Amino acid sequence: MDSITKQEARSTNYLESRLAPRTDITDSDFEVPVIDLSASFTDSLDARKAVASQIRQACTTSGFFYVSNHGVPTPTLEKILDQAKRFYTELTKEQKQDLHIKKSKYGYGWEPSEYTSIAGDVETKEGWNFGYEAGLDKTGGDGKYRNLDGSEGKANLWPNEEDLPGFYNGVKEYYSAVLELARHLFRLFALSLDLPENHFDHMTTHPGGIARLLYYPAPKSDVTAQSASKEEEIGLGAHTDYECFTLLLSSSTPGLEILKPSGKWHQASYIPNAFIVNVADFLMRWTNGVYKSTVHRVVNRSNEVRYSVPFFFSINYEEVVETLSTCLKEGEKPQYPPIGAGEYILERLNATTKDGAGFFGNDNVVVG
Ligand SMILES: O=C(O)CCC(=O)C(=O)O
Ligand SMILES: [Fe+2]
Repeated sequence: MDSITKQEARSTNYLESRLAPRTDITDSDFEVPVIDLSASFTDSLDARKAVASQIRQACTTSGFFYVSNHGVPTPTLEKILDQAKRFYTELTKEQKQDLHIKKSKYGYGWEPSEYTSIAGDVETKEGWNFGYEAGLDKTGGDGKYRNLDGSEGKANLWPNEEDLPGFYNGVKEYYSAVLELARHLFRLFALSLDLPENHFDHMTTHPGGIARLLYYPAPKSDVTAQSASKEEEIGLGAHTDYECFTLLLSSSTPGLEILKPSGKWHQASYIPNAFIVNVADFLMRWTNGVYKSTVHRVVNRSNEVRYSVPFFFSINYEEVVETLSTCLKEGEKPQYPPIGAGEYILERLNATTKDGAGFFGNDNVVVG
């Protein structure tokens, strides 16, 4: 398993292969639909299955869709974007330094701009990353959560309450709501994969769920609407996500770009109060490639600052999964060996650091 993920994460060839034009579909089949989740909250299994089939359609083509009427209250969305803004405008450089990502083994904490690069592009974004804590989970968890490497103990680097009063509670309100939505969506994913609705439930009792508050400054130079070359300012370089799926909230400044089958970029529009959901690599592997984890990046082409809050939903980190049988045609063999959830994600995270050494103690992790 190890060698596969290392190769996958670090080799330029791998990223290039993911950037290569796709031949299975054309740009005209590439849609990022808006899926209304209202019916999925009803008692009708048929209605839930109808929503699930829209999810399947999106996941087997672009791998991206929006969700509306998802149940997370609008004020909760507004408040987390406000907390993101506070983090970047109210904390001093020294206060952020205390939360520096190099103090974490898991890539948690504050990531200064131009600290990481994914595809050789130095990124303008700043981030603050954190992971699951039972206290952020409405269910209270089941007491079995372990860090990405299986260790016990608090891993998040929170700002001091007196430096940013109310921040923890604001983040908690959002995280607990989005985690609940992710569990709900995963039940729909189960249906969409011809599995019983509760198929994944026992794997999400203390799930991995990394989230980030991201800040993208307005560009210094003129970034045209056409394309971003190396000289232009890349907010976040081309990449795929690592977990099962991502729930992305952003401020009204657009910036997300999704790779179309032709190799051109689709500029995702901003839809108020909707989340963008995308399939990530772990689920792609679990489904034997049936669900697509599509390359994306962020370029802020506006004159405004952009904030976003991705939430990367995984399963209980100790789970080791094999290809879902419903994703294999008769006689077809799995493309991927069994895979451990936490192990895989840690490997992918570390692979974004110099020589794969990890964030801990690393002053500069830019991968050349
Ligand atoms: O900020 C965004 O819109 C996307 C963020 C993203 O793709 C990521 O953090 O993986
Ligand atoms: Fe992403």
